[in-house]
Amino acid sequence: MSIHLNAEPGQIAETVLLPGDPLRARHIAETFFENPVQHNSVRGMLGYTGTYKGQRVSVQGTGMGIASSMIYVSELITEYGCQNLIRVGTCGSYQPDVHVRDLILAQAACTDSNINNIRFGQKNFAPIADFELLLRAYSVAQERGFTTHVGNIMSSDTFYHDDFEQYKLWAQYGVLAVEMEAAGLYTLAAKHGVKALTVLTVSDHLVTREETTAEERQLTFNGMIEVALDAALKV
Ligand SMILES: O=P(O)(O)O[C@H]1O[C@H](CO)[C@@H](O)[C@H]1O
Ligand SMILES: O=c1cc[nH]c(=O)[nH]1
Repeated sequence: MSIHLNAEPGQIAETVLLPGDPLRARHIAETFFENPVQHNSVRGMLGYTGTYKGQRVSVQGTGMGIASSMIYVSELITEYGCQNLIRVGTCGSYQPDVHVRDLILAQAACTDSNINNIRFGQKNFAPIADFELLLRAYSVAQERGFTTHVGNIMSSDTFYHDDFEQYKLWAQYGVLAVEMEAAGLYTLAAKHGVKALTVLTVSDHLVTREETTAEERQLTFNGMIEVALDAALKV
């Protein structure tokens, strides 16, 4: 048991999928895992462990934002020995040619969060994905024919910005989309020497203002789950 997870020691697998939404965690376990067992109930942040194609795997909701997700990621690594952490989340596209329902593999994550200023002072740390996981995920996505973009994303502390147009600066520098957790995940993975990747589905579009429903975000973005699980199978 850790402060925010009531799983027993050894109950969580080395490979963990990390959706922000705990109900997406339940959906993943019920849809993709063989014999899923719920390992966490603390704060309703659902987590499950089962097998996928015979290999032990877990899924753990993290909540929204770097602050919440880093609590779960820290405890998964330091208290449960997790080694492969794959975020499966939604994002808002910054680019006209990155469409709603496309997949993004986050090679790196910019952030407007202060987390790394606290760690590194005025020097900038570049949070990046594990190359092997990234390569495997890309190859699975290509095999399945998913429209997939690989590149830089923004992990923002803010969902509702006062200045909606602020995204355009990042878009100009090639940043593909915005979400709220990857930079924290990649930083902690680097600190602890474990593997991390973020696989995203575009749920809405800042340029076209197209959106998907909450139900679709919770239940139907299965392509990214397949990519994450099959990429992890091979590590
Ligand atoms: O769909 P999830 O994984 O929650 O990810 C995205 O959705 C939430 C905002 O609606 C943030 O957590 C953001 O990162
Ligand atoms: O953080 C997020 C997630 C989805 N869409 C957004 O615009 N931002």
